[in-house]
Amino acid sequence: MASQLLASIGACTIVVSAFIWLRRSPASRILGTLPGPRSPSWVYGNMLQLLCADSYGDYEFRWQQQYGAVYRVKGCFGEDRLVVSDAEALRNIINNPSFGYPPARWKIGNATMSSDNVACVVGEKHRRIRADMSPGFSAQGVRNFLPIFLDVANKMVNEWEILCSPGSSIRLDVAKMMNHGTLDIICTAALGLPVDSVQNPDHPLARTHLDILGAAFVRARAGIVAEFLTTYTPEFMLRLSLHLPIGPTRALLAFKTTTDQIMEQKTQEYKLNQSETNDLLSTMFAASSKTEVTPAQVVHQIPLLLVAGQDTSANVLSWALLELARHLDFQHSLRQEILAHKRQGVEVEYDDMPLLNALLKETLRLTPAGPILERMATEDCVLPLSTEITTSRGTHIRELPIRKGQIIFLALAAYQRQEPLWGSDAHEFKPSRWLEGDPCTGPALGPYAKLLSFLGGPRVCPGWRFALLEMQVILTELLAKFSVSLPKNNVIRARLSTVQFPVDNEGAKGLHLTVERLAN
Ligand code: HEM
Repeated sequence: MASQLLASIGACTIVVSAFIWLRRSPASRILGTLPGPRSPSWVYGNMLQLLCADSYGDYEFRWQQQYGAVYRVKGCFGEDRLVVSDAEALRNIINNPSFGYPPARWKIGNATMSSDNVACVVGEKHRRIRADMSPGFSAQGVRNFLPIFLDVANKMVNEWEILCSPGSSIRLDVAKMMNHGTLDIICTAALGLPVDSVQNPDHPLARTHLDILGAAFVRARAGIVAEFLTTYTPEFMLRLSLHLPIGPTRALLAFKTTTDQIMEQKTQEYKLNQSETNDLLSTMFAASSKTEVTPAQVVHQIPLLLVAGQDTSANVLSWALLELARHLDFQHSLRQEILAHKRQGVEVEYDDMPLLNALLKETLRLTPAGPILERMATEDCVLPLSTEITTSRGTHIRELPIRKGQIIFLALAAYQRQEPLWGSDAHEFKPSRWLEGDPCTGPALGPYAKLLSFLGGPRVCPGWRFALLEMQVILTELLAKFSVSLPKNNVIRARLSTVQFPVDNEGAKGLHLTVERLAN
């Protein structure tokens, strides 16, 4: 009797499982048949290879060559995720509001910054805050910040001149100076808060800010699982966890306390009509009555502006200096271009400097600050593909059904290294490709140079013009006075935290270059 019962239960289980399996959505059925690497661990899936590789892209760029522009990887605890670098699919995702941030990202953003920051709001609220930012980030708006950019760049030059007499050289962590310079720029130009950390690296705001960059230093094993668990953690618990007595949360809490104080100070200045500065925040206050953004919402952008506007530019600058140190002939030609423009004695027209802009484009192509972003489908949908995929069943598909809740990695750096689009030398640093016409056979998906480094669509980086001008000015001022070269046996690798940054042979953060002050 018991064995008959067991047999019936077994048969029922098989029938029900078969029914569920047959009734799976087309998206789930196809997902399982997509190509992709074997997962080495149930706990981490492929996440350590993808996000914590010794050198960013070690696995990912190989997987793209092996499996194509859309493939499947395993997330934590057996979850299926997609990695996408197909142009049509990317275009669709970045322009389609059905793709938002995964819950973990919202929650972390809300808990550590503010719930009204532009990266964490959607729909009409997002559109209004973006409209409020746009005068300050327009071509003219950004041009108004030029005196600030020049002032900070000249202070950076002065600091290096103090360390190095004409004709001599010194080994320096140039990444540190890029961090201080870009922090001073974002604080002064965006927030109207002169910090001057280039000359005063121990300024409390600089210390707090650079501490959180240290806390986010490397995406570690624990961080990968913590991020996964965050999805299921209530927000109030995340806020409470900020008070845990451990290094990273201490740094986050100190950052939150400092930015709360700045928000309070800016609110008071606004109420008393005291702010006489011409910074981005002031342009946002001025536009807010038209855009229906409240003063509270304006100040809530402060923590995000500090985070999004500093680390990104600082690291792109570091990568550009590294490429110059590796390519001395190009550095020499670029210096000639810079000196020729400076000799003209009028305001430098940065967009008319082909080599400077080729350097920035090539650096942003190979080492974009955010090489891989995450999105989640908030409803079932279908992704068009520019290149056919062959599933493990031999079916060829041109459209990929996506189920609600699917997490997708937007592989921006891999997209910018696709050989069919960028040529067989796509992995090489070759700024000359930008001087010889259109270097990419693909579509322009982002705002700048067919690149996706600033993303595109409604969430395109609003600060892209700001970042470009800031980087043009800093490089022009530094390279007019100094040359950079690689110290012997110095292997630099890219690691990923919130952005990709350089580490040395021992895995320590920083970019040590030999800086030589040119003879007058
Ligand atoms: C080289 C420098 C920079 C790069 C490569 C860069 C790249 C990006 C990318 C890829 C995103 C989209 C992130 C996502 O949706 O997941 C983004 C968003 C953003 N960036 Fe930038 N960025 C840079 C500099 C700046 C600067 C200087 C500012 C401000 C002064 C800024 C402000 C922002 C803001 C506020 C967002 C959120 C936009 C939104 O969600 O609507 N960025 N940036």
